[in-house]
Amino acid sequence: MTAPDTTPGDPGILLVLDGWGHAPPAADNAVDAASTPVLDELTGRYPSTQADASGEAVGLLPGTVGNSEIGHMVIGAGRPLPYDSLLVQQHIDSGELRENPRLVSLLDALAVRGGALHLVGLCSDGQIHANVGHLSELLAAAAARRVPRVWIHAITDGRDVADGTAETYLTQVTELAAAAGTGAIAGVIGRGYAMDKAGNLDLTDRAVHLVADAEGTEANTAAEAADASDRGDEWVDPSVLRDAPGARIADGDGLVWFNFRSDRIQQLADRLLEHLAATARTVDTLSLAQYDTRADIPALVQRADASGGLADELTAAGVRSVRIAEAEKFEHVTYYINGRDSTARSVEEHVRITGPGAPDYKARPEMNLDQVTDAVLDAAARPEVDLVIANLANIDVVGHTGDYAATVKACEHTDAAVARIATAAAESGRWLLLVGDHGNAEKMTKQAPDGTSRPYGGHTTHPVPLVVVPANKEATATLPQRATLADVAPTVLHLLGHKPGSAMTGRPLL
Ligand SMILES: O=C(O)[C@@H](CO)OP(=O)(O)O
Ligand SMILES: [Mn+2]
Ligand SMILES: [Mn+2]
Repeated sequence: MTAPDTTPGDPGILLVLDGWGHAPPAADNAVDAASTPVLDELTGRYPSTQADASGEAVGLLPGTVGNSEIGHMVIGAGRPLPYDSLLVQQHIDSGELRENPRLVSLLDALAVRGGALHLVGLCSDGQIHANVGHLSELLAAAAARRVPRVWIHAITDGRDVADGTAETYLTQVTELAAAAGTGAIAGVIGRGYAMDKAGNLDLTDRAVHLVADAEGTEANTAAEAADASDRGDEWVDPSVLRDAPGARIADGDGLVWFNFRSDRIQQLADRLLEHLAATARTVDTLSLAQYDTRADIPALVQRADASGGLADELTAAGVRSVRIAEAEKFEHVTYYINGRDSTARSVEEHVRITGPGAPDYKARPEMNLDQVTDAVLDAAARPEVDLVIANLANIDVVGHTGDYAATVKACEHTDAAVARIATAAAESGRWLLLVGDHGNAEKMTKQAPDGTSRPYGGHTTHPVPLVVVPANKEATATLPQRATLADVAPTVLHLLGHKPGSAMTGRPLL
């Protein structure tokens, strides 16, 4: 590493390109296939490296794909944070989960009063929102405590794993239940309904009525229900199984949510609990990890402390930041990057860009990027703003459609936005740090459990590009060959003229 020749103490722009991963050229690499002259030039001409954004480097289990929540949390924290999926697994491995006093007391109470246990969650091993292995542990605990009936309300995935795999995972759930000696699938529904996070309550209510009231299309088997979807695994219609009579939630039953990530399950959790209360059903409820619900749902595994990150350092130093993203990624640049802390901070402004409703991302790979870019330019033009933090969502959000051609276009729109932002940075004397939060679009196929290669819109374990365009355009510093997302906050603080926070273990890269 040569001596840095940037002058610390300049205002800047931190731009997170969501889902921007790095992989060698390949037939399924949409990032490489896209024409991105500006990103290519910035990466080639200015200090750049690759940052680890998956597995242990960010606080996930080894080999686990990155995700937006842990990605933005580590970008903000400046240190890896043991993520909820890792903490849950540790509690399982140590036997603590099965002996958790909250779980034991719920299961024992159900055994005494003859109530049923309802387990609700995403059934795949995508490890972004849930892991079906965690369900297995809950089933074993219920069997050990002799809960008389256990119903599994299965949410199908097709987003964190290849589409078309729901049947395989539902079969696995049935096998896990058989191995545990308890549990049967009561109903099946796609995550598009059950895990809406955009406030589309008509979608959520389909899931509420399936889980609470056993209302849905009748199917003979879970596999038949999944197979009937003509919109893929994400949109399996609410289906009740014929051999699951009495699977509705009754007064005195128990309910355990087994997603470990909150953002896409909390809307359903709140809505379902409100519906149960409105229909005079008292149901003891627990969640595997902590949720950001309106209702206070006791969690089996507590979150790691994420304080002492960028937001705390910026607040202490009186550094003014503007946070900008479109709705899909708004909490990422506010709540997640601030360490899942929703404290209002007077030195922060939040700009949430919304566009036309019911977006079809394949047809509109540009999303609302123009408005996001306009907002970044507005903020960059204000001298009192020290730091602009923005998320460009397209590469990830369009990547999730699994549509290669649309994802190539999303990368190209992103390149055009970066061009405008880089020009504005230069004009306003700002440095510009570009980084991905996890991989996605650089790998658009995946091997399914049956061995076939399928279109894949999910995340990857690849590193992400990290580029620093210094405020001084002639700077020639080189970055270490490899970095991690934990280095982003110390580097941002350094560029702003501040020391890394004492809780940060990442290092300034120049
Ligand atoms: O859309 C989501 O919920 C996940 C994928 O399941 O993506 P991200 O981590 O980028 O939010
Ligand atoms: Mn992301
Ligand atoms: Mn994503």
